[in-house]
This record gives sequence, C-alpha cells and structure tokens, in this order.
Amino acid sequence: MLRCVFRCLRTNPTAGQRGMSQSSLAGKVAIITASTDGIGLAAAQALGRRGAHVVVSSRQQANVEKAVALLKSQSIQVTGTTCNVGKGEDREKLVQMTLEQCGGIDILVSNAAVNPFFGNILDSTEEIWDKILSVNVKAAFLMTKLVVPHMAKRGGGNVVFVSSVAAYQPMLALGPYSVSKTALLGLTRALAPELAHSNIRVNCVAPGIIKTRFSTTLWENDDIMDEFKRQLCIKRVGLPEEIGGVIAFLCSEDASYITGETITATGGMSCRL
Ligand SMILES: NC(=O)c1ccc[n+]([C@@H]2O[C@H](COP(=O)([O-])OP(=O)(O)OC[C@H]3O[C@@H](n4cnc5c(N)ncnc54)[C@H](O)[C@@H]3O)[C@@H](O)[C@H]2O)c1
Repeated sequence: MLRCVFRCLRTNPTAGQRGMSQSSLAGKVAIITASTDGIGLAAAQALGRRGAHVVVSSRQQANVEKAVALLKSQSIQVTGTTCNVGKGEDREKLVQMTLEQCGGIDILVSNAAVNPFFGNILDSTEEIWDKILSVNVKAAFLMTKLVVPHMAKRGGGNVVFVSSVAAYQPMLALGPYSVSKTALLGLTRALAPELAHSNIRVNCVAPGIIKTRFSTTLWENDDIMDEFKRQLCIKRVGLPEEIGGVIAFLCSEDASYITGETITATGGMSCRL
C-alpha cells in the first residue's frame, strides 16, 4: 500500500514539486460556456491571465467576435465559436473545434444558464421546467460527459459548475431557477468520486448577487438591494472578476486537494442546505 502511494507521488508530482507557480495554467486549454459577457467572460480573463488558452462561446456570433477581440487585446490566447449549450450538435462542435485548434481539453467551466420565469412556483409550467433544467443542469452534465475522455487522455483536468446562492435558499419568485442551481451542487458531488480515478477534479462556485446583465432586475432595485445588504457582511454587490478569480483558483494546482466542493462567494451571506 505505502509503496503504491510513493509510486503515485513520484509519477504525479505537484506543481510545487515541479518548481512552477501553483497558480499557473500555462499550457492548459479551457472551455468556458456563455463566456462573452458577465461571469463567463471574467472567468475567461482570469484563466487566460494565468496562461491558459481559453475557448469562449455564446449563442451570437457578434458577441463571440467582440469577446475574442477584447481578450486578444489583453494578450490572452483565445479561440471563439458560437454554441447553444442546449443543442447536442453545438456542444459537439465546440469540443471538436477545441480539439482541432488547441490539441486537447484540460478545463471546463459550465457557466451558461437561463431564467425564463419569475413568479409563484406553482404557476410555472412544464415548458419552463424543461427549458431551465435542460440548459442549467442537463447541458452542464452533457458537456462534462463530452470533455471527460479528452481530459483523461491528458492525464487529468478540472470541471467547474457555476451555481448560485439561490441553490441554498431559493430566491423569492425564482423557484425553478433556484432548484436547478441546487441540482448543480448534487451533480458536483455525484461526479467527483467517479472522475477522481481519472485525476479530474469537479467543483462548483455559488456566487451571491453579482453585477451582470443577468441580475439587473436585482441590483438596479434599491429596495431589493437594501434587503440583500442587510444579509451581507460586505455591503455591496459583487463583481464578475470576484467570481472569475475563484474559478481560476479551483482550476489551479493551489486547489489540488479540493474536489466535490462548492465555494460560496456571496459577500458573507449565510449559505446552508
Ligand atoms: N449575476 C448574478 O448575480 C449571479 C448570481 C449567481 C449565479 N449566477 C450564475 O452565473 C452564470 C453567469 O451569469 P451572469 O450573471 O454572468 O449573466 P450573463 O447574462 O452574462 O450570463 C448568462 C449567459 O448564459 C447565456 N446562455 C443562456 N442560455 C444559453 C444557451 N442555451 N447556450 C449558451 N449560452 C446561453 C446567456 O446568453 C448569457 O450570456 C449563470 O450560470 C448564472 O446563473 C449569476
């Protein structure tokens, strides 16, 4: 047993043992879904600044082109394509293009999400549930399933799901969306033990209220924000880069002993299931 452990340590040295910065992602290839704006774009910037080649995507070609130009202007290695994560052929195209243009896949950040419904949960329809679960949960799993064999070929990798503080305490009028985000906590825990054998870590980040287009109705409303601030230790809305940094940490060797976990980044809101 001990001999096996030592052999393992010899064949899998940590970044520190290899003498490189543990937060460096040089040579890594990272796919980030819905990454032309908001938290996805901030994650691409954080991963790219640490040396990863980032593959950005979203549904609109014009948005992809804009994000690629921005990242290039920041000296980040970047490739872009359109991808609707709800469509199987788009997911496959994204993976195929990454393999052809970047030679492999080391990181997946599953960030895309929709929320087409505000209201009492009992007023939500089957169509709404299908849409929310399909994009927010099923596509996250199916993207993971597609990239895992390619990560395994490279000797390991990292998957990060983007959940929400709403996973812990469903937000008023956001019942189905909140439930989809709770499902991602479960998906993280279900995948981590299976993928540990392939040296793939699976983690999740649960942001609080972050200033992006997605949450405009929350942070633009003073009454809602006053109520939220009462629950916060850090009395302000979060910024996309404050989540991008957490994602990059989870994908780095600094987090080499972390898997199956969700990191909450909420400005100190209490999060308990
Ligand atoms: N902003 C917040 O306060 C907040 C808080 C907690 C969690 N989140 C989560 O962070 C993630 C990113 O959101 P954001 O706040 O950066 O907003 P955002 O609007 O910039 O990002 C969401 C993106 O998902 C994209 N998207 C939706 N359906 C898609 C599909 N089928 N295929 C591809 N892309 C699709 C949208 O076009 C949009 O660009 C989401 O998962 C969201 O649930 C956001």
